Amino acid sequence: MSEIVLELKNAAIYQRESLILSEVDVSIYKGDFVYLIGKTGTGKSSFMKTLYGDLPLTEGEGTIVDYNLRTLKEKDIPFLRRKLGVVFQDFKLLNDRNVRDNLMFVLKATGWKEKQSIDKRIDDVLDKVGMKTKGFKFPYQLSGGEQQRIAIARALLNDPELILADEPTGNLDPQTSVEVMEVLQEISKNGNTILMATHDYALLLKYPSKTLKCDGERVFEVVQKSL
Ligand SMILES: Nc1ncnc2c1ncn2[C@@H]1O[C@H](COP(=O)(O)OP(=O)(O)OP(=O)(O)O)[C@@H](O)[C@H]1O
Repeated sequence: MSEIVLELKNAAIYQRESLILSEVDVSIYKGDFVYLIGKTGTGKSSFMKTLYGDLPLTEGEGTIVDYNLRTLKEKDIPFLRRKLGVVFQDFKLLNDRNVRDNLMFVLKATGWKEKQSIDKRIDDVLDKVGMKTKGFKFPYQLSGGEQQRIAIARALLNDPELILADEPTGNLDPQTSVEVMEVLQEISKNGNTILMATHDYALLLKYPSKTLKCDGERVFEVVQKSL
């Protein structure tokens, strides 16, 4: 049996006192590529935020990469996030520094010290996303798709046990979305575990995989034909 990286049992997801999702039972195993779909406002982002510690889990059980979400303390969150790679719709790159410095900033903040290992790690992740020659560029000199590749490279820096991608193609045109998706597929083939929230049904059809749907305050697995 494959190793479990995320497990929620009878969990409820809240935004302050508003119940967003209840009776959530989800298991994700090492190497899985899982979609999280659902109409706007059904709770995909709230679900993701609970997983990376931005919203507290106050009901039910939840473990993610060996952290218990019910007992997660403020001081644990940076350590949890080191084991996760989080990718957002709006990239969240630092505009005042080039690509390499964006990546170096994260490595230094997570304890990397030796220049040679830092340079090698940056080369490796840029290579994985097909951006090896763009390290000197500033984020605003890159297209949306290129910025998202850099954001994916940044998520890979600390070899995460799980990548959480919240609408990673939400700001991209269809062709660029496919290109970014190819990068995620490649990373998945190399053994990374990915949970991706999206409402881009064209991508689901092109790259079918296990799919969870948020609807009517519940999360359930759906098969492709009933999407
Ligand atoms: N900070 C907040 N405070 C209170 N309620 C919120 C907050 N953020 C979102 N909500 C509510 O939680 C519900 C779920 O929102 P959420 O952003 O998780 O949905 P979503 O499925 O990710 O939507 P989208 O596809 O538009 O991003 C919505 O009803 C929203 O109004």
